[in-house]
Amino acid sequence: MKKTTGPSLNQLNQRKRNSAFQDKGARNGTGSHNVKNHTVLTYLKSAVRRCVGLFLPGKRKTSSKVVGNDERKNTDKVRELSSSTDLSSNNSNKGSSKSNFSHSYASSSSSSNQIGPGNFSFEEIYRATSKFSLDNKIGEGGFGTVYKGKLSNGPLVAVKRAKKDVQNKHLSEFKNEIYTLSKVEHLNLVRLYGYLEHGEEKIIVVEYVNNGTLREHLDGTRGQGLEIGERLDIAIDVAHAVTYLHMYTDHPIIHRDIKASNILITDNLRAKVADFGFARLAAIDPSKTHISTQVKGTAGYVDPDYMRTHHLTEKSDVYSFGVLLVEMITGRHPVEPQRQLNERVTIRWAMQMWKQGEAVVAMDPRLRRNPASNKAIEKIFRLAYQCLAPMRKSRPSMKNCAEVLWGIRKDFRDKALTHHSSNFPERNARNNKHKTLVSA
Ligand SMILES: Nc1ncnc2c1ncn2[C@@H]1O[C@H](COP(=O)(O)OP(=O)(O)OP(=O)(O)O)[C@@H](O)[C@H]1O
Repeated sequence: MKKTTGPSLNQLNQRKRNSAFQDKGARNGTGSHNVKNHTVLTYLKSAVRRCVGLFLPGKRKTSSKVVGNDERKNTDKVRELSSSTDLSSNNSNKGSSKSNFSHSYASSSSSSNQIGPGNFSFEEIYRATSKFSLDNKIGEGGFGTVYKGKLSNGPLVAVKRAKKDVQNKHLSEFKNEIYTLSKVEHLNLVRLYGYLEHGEEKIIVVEYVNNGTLREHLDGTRGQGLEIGERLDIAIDVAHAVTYLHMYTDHPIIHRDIKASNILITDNLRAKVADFGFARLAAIDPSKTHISTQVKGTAGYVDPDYMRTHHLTEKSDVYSFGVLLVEMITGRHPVEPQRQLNERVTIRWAMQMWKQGEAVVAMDPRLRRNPASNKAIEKIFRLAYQCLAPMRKSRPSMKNCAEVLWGIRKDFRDKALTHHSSNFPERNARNNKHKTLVSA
């Protein structure tokens, strides 16, 4: 079990100083802006202006291009890189059929393939997913179908292939978002390797995470069920990841769609947060879970203050995190339409239980009840209550949430140890004897 889940504040500050974004901001005279009042939209608009040279649809006669970590390494040379990642200039895409990728693949040579994160061709992805075979399909979301793939000399990847209706709107904005997001690196964030266009195909390539989503673990369709200590670790990982996004540059990156199905779980039951910054794109999909007005997000998780004001801040993520905490304690989905009326909206029901001093009633029936976990649950509810404050200014920061959760985890471990010792005196005596022998 890993102990260190995120960078220290110093490291964060160092990264902030080093970030290419800030370099560019400095060049543009925007690096020192106080952006507390900026919305992500403002930020994106300025990003579009800054990066406009990178992606000018229609200016280049290309059918395939990559946006990813290559640019990250050479932000001062974005224009050169833009053309160097234009794979059509020296590969097969010349003459390929735009509407039939299997034809284009067949007619392609792969002479220009440069394997590695952020620099891959459509052919490489096509091969990596065994021609987008059903055997490699791992999921379906608002953006499109997700496939597992293995780059020939690179890592396992998840390949997100856009549905047709994600093709047009907001594309230049999206590309700029991708450009920014591909620079973000944190242990608890799913790494974005890059973005690829090939004819009508739009493909996002991200780090593959092996052990399903948090939602699947809570539903019991994956794994052995999560203990309270494991849930606390996951909540802390998420809090670290989102704190990092919020503090990444002077312009915070707001996740916009924190939910249990966007938390991916590793083999050792730690969390990696996926899909940061994508909510706008996914919201193009008219699926029921998305609100297709100006307000983006997933039903049940969206900050009411944001819905009212359309003003997006980091505190909207804090609200969604509050919903997530309740989801993790109760095991329930945010909205459960089949339940009786007073239990349908989980946060409302669970918070009411907690206020009445009956937090244990709202606790996931699969969690073991004992003094240590009951106490931890109560404290998590208290934090969730603060995150769910109707007015954003009353909510804690994400960094503060992480600190509170650390404290809860520490107390839980201490109490669990005492409880364990007093319930198993013989085993405890045996362990102590063993310790004495070892130290002797
Ligand atoms: N990086 C990844 N590694 C492994 N599996 C993934 C990865 N990303 C997505 N998946 C799988 O694909 C499914 C669909 O993911 P996707 O992000 O497209 O949609 P979603 O987050 O479930 O829903 P929505 O798009 O509505 O927010 C996930 O539920 C998960 O099972």
